[in-house]
This record gives sequence, C-alpha cells and structure tokens, in this order.
Amino acid sequence: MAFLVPVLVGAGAVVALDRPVDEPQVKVLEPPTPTPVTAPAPVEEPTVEEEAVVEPEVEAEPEPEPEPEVIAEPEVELEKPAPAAGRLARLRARLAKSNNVFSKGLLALLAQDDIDEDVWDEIEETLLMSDLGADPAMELVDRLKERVTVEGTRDSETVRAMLREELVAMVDPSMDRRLTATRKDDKPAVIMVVGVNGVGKTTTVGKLARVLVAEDREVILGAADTFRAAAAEQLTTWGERVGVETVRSEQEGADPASVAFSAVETGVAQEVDVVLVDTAGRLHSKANLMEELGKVKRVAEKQAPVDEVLLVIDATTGQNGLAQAKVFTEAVNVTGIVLTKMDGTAKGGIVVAIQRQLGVPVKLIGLGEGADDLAPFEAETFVDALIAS
Ligand SMILES: Nc1nc2c(ncn2[C@@H]2O[C@H](COP(=O)(O)OP(=O)(O)OP(=O)(O)O)[C@@H](O)[C@H]2O)c(=O)[nH]1
Repeated sequence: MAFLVPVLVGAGAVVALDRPVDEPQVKVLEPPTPTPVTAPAPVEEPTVEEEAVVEPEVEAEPEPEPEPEVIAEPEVELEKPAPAAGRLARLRARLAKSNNVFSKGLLALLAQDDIDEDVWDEIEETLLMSDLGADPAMELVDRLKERVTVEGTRDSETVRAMLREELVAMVDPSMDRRLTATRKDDKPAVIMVVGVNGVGKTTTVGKLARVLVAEDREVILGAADTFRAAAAEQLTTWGERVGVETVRSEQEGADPASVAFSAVETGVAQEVDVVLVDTAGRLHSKANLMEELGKVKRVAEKQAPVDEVLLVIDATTGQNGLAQAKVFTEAVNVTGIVLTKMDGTAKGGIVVAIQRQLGVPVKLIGLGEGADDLAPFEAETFVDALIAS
C-alpha cells in the first residue's frame, strides 16, 4: 500500500530545494517597523551666475578599486533522509519487546498439545499485558479456541500462521492510513500535530518533515508550540538539517494561532506541498487549553483547510494514553494517530486498542530517537514483526 497519495518517489529521491541554501532558514515573526515617510528633497536647478563661479574642477583622486565582495558561503551540509517506503520492515527489530510477548510468550502457549482452561487464561492475560484491551483480548481468545479445536494437532508453523491471520484482522489492513500531503485547490496540504506533554510531537514533526523531503515534497514548518521556549529552536534545527524553513515567533508565549496562521500563509505564498504545524503539549483535562487547540485550527484554516490532525500518543503510557486521546478527538477532528516510543515497550497490542476505541487509524509509528526512526504503519508488516521467530 502506498503511504502518501498519490506520488511516491522511491529510494534515492533527490532533496529538492526551491531556494539557495545560504538563505536564512528561519522566518521570524516580528512586529512591522514603521517606515519613515520622507518627502523627496527638491532638486535645485543651478543658476547661470552660480555656474560662473564654479571653481575649475580639480582632478579627483581616483577612487580605490573596491575589493570584490567575498560572500561567505556557509557550509550547509544538507542531510538526505532515508526513503519512507519499507521503513517499518527495516526497523522491525525495534519491536523486540513486543515481539517477546507475542512470539516467545503467546506462540509457546498456543503450541502446547493440550490447551486447557488455565492455559487459555494465561493466553488472555498475556494479551492484556500487551495492552490489546479487554474486549479484543477476549475476542481473540475465542477465535483462537475455535480454530485450535478445528485444526486439532498443530505444529509451530500452523500456530504462527493462525495467530498472524487473527492479529492482522484485528489490526485491520482495510483502514485508510494514507497521509494527505498533496496540494489541492492551489493550496498546500496542512498537517497539525497535537498531544499531551512530552509524547514526542516536536520530534515527530521533525521526522515527518524528513519523510516528506525524502519524497521530494516542499515543506514549511510552523512552530506553534510557543509555550516551551526550546521547542521552536528544536524544530528549526530539525528543519535546517533538510533545508526546510521554520516559521516561528521570537516572543515566548506568543499566540500559537497567529504562528499557525503565518506558517500556512507562508506555505500558500511559497506554493509548498505541505505545512506541518507543531503545537504545545497540553493536558487533556484543561478545558481552556483544549479550546485553544480548536482556535489554532480555525485560525490556520483562514489560509487553507487543515487536512490532517495527527494525535501523538506515547505507546508506553498504554491505557492511560487512551483516556487522554479521547478528549483530543472531541476537541479537534483527529484524522490519524502517531504512536511513539514503540521501541521501548512490550505493549504492541495498544495499536488495536486505540483504533477500536477512537475509530482512528494509526498512521505512523515512532521506533527510536534517530532522525529517520518514524515509519508509515502497515498492518501486515507490523504483525509479522510481532510474531517473528
Ligand atoms: N525511544 C523513543 N523516544 C522518542 C520517540 N519519539 C520521541 N522520543 C523522545 O521523546 C522525548 C520528547 O520528545 P519531544 O518531541 O520533545 O516531545 P513533545 O511532545 O514535543 O514535548 P512538549 O512540547 O513538551 O509537549 C525526546 O527525548 C524524544 O527524543 C520514539 O519513537 N522512541
């Protein structure tokens, strides 16, 4: 399945820049400085008498030849991000902890000759520990029970194939996980990234910019996280590494909606493909902060429609993260989930739980702190990684 519609440039895509690399990469929003209006000085026509008293012209010293101006070309080494296609397969080893639960734990239990009720309980418990959620865990146990009865004797390959089939069905390959990242109606695609504190929003925006650059898209970043002082700097650095401009405000605590507006405005003017807007982490329990998120979206939409609102969830927070997520889906129309920190958790089942409870597909997963450790989510590749031997 293609990750982004409709153009997918494969490996080795050249990073396209629409301006020379020595231009400043940061657009800083500053109050406009009033331009003093000065009347042009009247040009006086010289009179004839005046002309008569003009001293004979002394030959002026020849002006020294100006030194040719040397423009220092800053050494901007642009990085070439890894292509997005096939990333999940390449990073599958990062799911080692989840793999331990499914492949080592679950498969061993299922491969036993006699699976009695105690073993089925243990299977269900293992599924619950992976954060699959109570209903899906029960459903899966029922499906497996049914199949084990029908299949009779089972070798480990049959069991693996059976579990794979059932898990893939639960992760649901039919969900539309494509990310809108294509211009339409002469406007850039706009993607907003939201979530609670510290889940990895800024990092995700930076990594996503690289995914898009790897696909030859032109991107603008908007640092609408005006709450955390370092966030704009962090985002700017991510952008600079791949030649992407960041629109930000130098004023701490500036109105995030106005930064988002300016970022989209810049994106429209520069005719880029995608504007990525980072927002501040906020507690789902703070109604005013959730309202602010709605405002950021509305104000940005005065320039161009927001196509995607990606909710970032830290996979290690499990079911607690789910409760937070619900509030976000009520405040803004969340179109996709980014599950971060999947490299550090055994709770791979959270993918199913989130999709079931929120009705929103997981579109991307974070598998590490490295710049290219963000992968488009693919149901089958994900399940294969979980049950790999
Ligand atoms: N291991 C791992 N760490 C990650 C991943 N994604 C992000 N992180 C780390 O999580 C930490 C927080 O990331 P940020 O991007 O600053 O989080 P944020 O949501 O923007 O934070 P606030 O703006 O304070 O809400 C950083 O140390 C990231 O490197 C991931 O997929 N795996």
